[in-house]
Amino acid sequence: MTESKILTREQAIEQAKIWRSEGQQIVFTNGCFDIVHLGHIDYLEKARSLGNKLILGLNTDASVSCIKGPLRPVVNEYARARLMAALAFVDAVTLFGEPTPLELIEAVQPDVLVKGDDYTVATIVGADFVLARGGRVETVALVPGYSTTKLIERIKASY
Ligand SMILES: Nc1ncnc2c1ncn2[C@@H]1O[C@H](COP(=O)(O)OP(=O)(O)OP(=O)(O)O)[C@@H](O)[C@H]1O
Ligand SMILES: O=P(O)(O)O[C@@H]1O[C@H]([C@H](O)CO)[C@@H](O)[C@H](O)[C@@H]1O
Repeated sequence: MTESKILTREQAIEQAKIWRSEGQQIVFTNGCFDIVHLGHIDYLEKARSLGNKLILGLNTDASVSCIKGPLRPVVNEYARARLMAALAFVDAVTLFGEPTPLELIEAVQPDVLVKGDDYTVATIVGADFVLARGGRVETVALVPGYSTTKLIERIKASY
């Protein structure tokens, strides 16, 4: 069951240690992934191709509400986690409730940190930590026209 990819923070830290001991390049990315769309899929698949294992930090519902507003998320954290874990190119999912993934990134110690290029290296939380350890920080080009906000707006306009 892909549900077994959903790890507690302690489990994610332990799994990262195991993968590191095996010489696996660990890629980390994070996000809300509220209503999943083509941009998410494209970017996550490309993120995974930058290393050997992809660990995804997923914002909790409370964290999403802080970032995206009180009407979000539309999809709860368990459902979002299951959807992300079902993706073949996602190797582990772990929830984080902090406003940013910094503590999680410092705990997991990825070799590669990735976000879509709606961010720059300067705005990616954890970039300094990963670079200081000799790791890489990469951005993936957005698929034009896709965002959860746009999807919500289109659905609202249809009813
Ligand atoms: N169109 C896209 N193409 C590629 N990556 C994307 C795209 N939109 C978002 N991402 C990336 O997906 C990750 C999760 O972003 P997020 O969940 O905020 O998606 P979103 O569609 O931007 O949501 P919202 O519209 O609610 O802000 C981020 O790393 C972001 O860079
Ligand atoms: O889905 P989003 O809004 O792209 O995810 C956010 O990314 C922020 C980013 O990592 C800042 O560099 C992060 O701080 C926030 O918690 C969301 O995960």
